[in-house]
Amino acid sequence: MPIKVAIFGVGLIGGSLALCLKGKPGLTVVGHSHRPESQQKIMDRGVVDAVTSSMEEAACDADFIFLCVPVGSLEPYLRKLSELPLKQGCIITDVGSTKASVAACAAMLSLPGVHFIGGHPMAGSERSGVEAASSLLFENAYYVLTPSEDVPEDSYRKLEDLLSYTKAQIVRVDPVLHDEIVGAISHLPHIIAVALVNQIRTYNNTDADGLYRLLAAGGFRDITRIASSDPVIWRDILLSNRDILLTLLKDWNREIEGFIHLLESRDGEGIEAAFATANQFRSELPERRKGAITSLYDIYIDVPDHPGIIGQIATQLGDQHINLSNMQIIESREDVPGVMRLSFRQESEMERAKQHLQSLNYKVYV
Ligand SMILES: NC(=O)C1=CN([C@@H]2O[C@H](COP(=O)(O)OP(=O)(O)OC[C@H]3O[C@@H](n4cnc5c(N)ncnc54)[C@H](O)[C@@H]3O)[C@@H](O)[C@H]2O)C=CC1
Ligand SMILES: O=C(O)C(=O)Cc1ccc(O)cc1
Repeated sequence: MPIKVAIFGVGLIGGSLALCLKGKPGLTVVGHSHRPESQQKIMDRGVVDAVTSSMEEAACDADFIFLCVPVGSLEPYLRKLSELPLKQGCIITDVGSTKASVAACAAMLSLPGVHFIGGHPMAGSERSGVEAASSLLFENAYYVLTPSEDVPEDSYRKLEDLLSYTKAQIVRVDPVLHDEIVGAISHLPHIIAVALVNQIRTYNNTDADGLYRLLAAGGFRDITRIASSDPVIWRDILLSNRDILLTLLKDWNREIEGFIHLLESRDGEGIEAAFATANQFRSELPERRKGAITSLYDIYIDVPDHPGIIGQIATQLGDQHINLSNMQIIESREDVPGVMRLSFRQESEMERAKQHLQSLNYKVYV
């Protein structure tokens, strides 16, 4: 009998998990879509072996059930599953960005012979939908699991074994501690990015004839990438982690008040100390690229600044089927050679681009 994996919500994360598992020996991957009109799109993308909009059909004989829906939908899905005759030994897991509320819900439900193990692959992007799914998304990323004490070790190991196909590194964490840490390093930065973009948007609209938007190209755009994340996904994450985020935001206010005070009192030494302390702690962060917020892989090339150069390079990479995430010319004036930055989501694509551009005699810097 093949091992059946059911994936509820075949979007960015569900689709990426499906791509990691589909075609592996002895595995069948079935997708569940709550919108029947999405089924064709999911099949066309080839991420699952079969797709259905019937919960029973997807879940009833599954060995593993992955809930890959927005955080606010996890509890309704868990409740519905608890009313179905699931296979004995079935493991239900989820990929939600918060872990305490779903763990509490699972603990309240009666799931005889079935085990719930919360999960959170700490990799993703600001994009959403099955169109953005990739089999490489979780490679070298951390994948948090939050089993309660009554989950048998054997069930935990089975899930860990299955997840080895993602090539992620599994880390076991308490659900509340998870929400505190991920609140600080992922949810708070998303709020700050959105608030910052909206602040600049207001100035742009009222004051300067669109100049803010023009000059915010480049670095500002990069550091606020996560402000383009899906509104529904993030509404659910923030509401689910509300209490922790309220504490974090109060701490954030205190940090900002500190800067207001430094400026009001013209405290140059204090400003230097703030930058030096941040620099020191930041230099101790691991170099590893895949953390709670995904970094892009960048290369730089020298380019003559002539019209059409961006299109030319994009075409040269496109011809090789190399997916470019972003490109930007830095510090260039007319008729002066510039430096172009090319960003990729995968290290392998960056390497291929580097080799191809070198073969076309571009000078490439990593
Ligand atoms: N986006 C990211 O980078 C990451 C997201 N997550 C978590 O993964 C889960 C899925 O997120 P994504 O794959 O990014 O989202 P997505 O929007 O790409 O996919 C969500 C899927 O759930 C389905 N769905 C089912 N019931 C729904 C409902 N009531 N409302 C809306 N959609 C419904 C959608 O049709 C879609 O296929 C979320 O719980 C999120 O917190 C975890 C790690 C990273
Ligand atoms: O866009 C990014 O870099 C992200 O921050 C992706 C992300 C979103 C939600 C998560 O729970 C984990 C990772």
